[in-house]
Amino acid sequence: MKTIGVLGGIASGKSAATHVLKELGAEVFDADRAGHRVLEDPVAKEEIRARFSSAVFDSEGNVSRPKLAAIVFGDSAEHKQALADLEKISHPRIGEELRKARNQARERGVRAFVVDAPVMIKAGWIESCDHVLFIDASRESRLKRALARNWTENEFDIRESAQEELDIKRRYADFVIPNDGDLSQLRDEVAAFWKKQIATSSS
Ligand SMILES: CC(C)(COP(=O)(O)OP(=O)(O)OC[C@H]1O[C@@H](n2cnc3c(N)ncnc32)[C@H](O)[C@@H]1O)[C@@H](O)C(=O)NCCC(=O)NCCS
Ligand SMILES: Nc1ncnc2c1ncn2[C@@H]1O[C@H](COP(=O)(O)OP(=O)(O)OP(=O)(O)O)[C@@H](O)[C@H]1O
Repeated sequence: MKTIGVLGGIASGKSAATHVLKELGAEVFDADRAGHRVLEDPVAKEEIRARFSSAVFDSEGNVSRPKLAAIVFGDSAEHKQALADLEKISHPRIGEELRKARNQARERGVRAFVVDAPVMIKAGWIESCDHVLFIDASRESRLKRALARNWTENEFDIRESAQEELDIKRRYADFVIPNDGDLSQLRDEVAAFWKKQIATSSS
């Protein structure tokens, strides 16, 4: 089984490329979703309350993702420290889920396992990838797609600055998948990668 990491800037088309890999037969681990599940774990919730206070909880006792996002995403030293502290709570748990999902996929004879995790470099999960795809879209295309998802330009810039520089992500990649065209072009690019590296691989 090959493990494939998918990297790229905000709204570059990582999820869209991952969707194509899934159609081709890959199993996908969505780290954002795993991160959301962590926020429902009772022990993690208590650690979050101890660090961030009850102010990041809603009236039903659930972690409010928008409230937490406002505290951890930003340029100031306080924001950066808050994000690092949240990651100390979340990343080991997400990493554990990732390992379990990958082992189960291997046991089931899955051909390719995709790690969809924008933060996989700083979390260290990239080390387990056999291939890393970089989804390459211009800032203009990415901002347009983010605005269409009702983000503001400011939100886009703040989230982007919380991640590794695009050049760093690109350096980890062994395949660059252009995505300034339409979705059918993206599908062709991903299918070409699959044909070359996955479909013919014996392991
Ligand atoms: C701060 C939280 C509550 C905000 O939740 P929200 O629903 O608004 O955003 P969501 O989780 O869907 O993330 C959206 C995007 O934000 C970016 N992002 C999320 N976490 C991080 C992070 N730790 N570092 C940099 N960017 C991040 C990613 O591009 C991600 O795709 C949530 O992102 C979180 O708990 N993050 C910490 C855990 C984590 O690192 N998750 C990402 C795993 S890849
Ligand atoms: N080539 C394309 N043509 C048109 N729309 C696209 C294309 N690629 C992606 N999109 C759209 O742009 C939006 C962002 O794409 P996607 O969610 O795949 O990006 P992402 O990199 O996973 O985003 P994030 O960084 O927020 O996780 C989605 O609505 C998606 O359908």
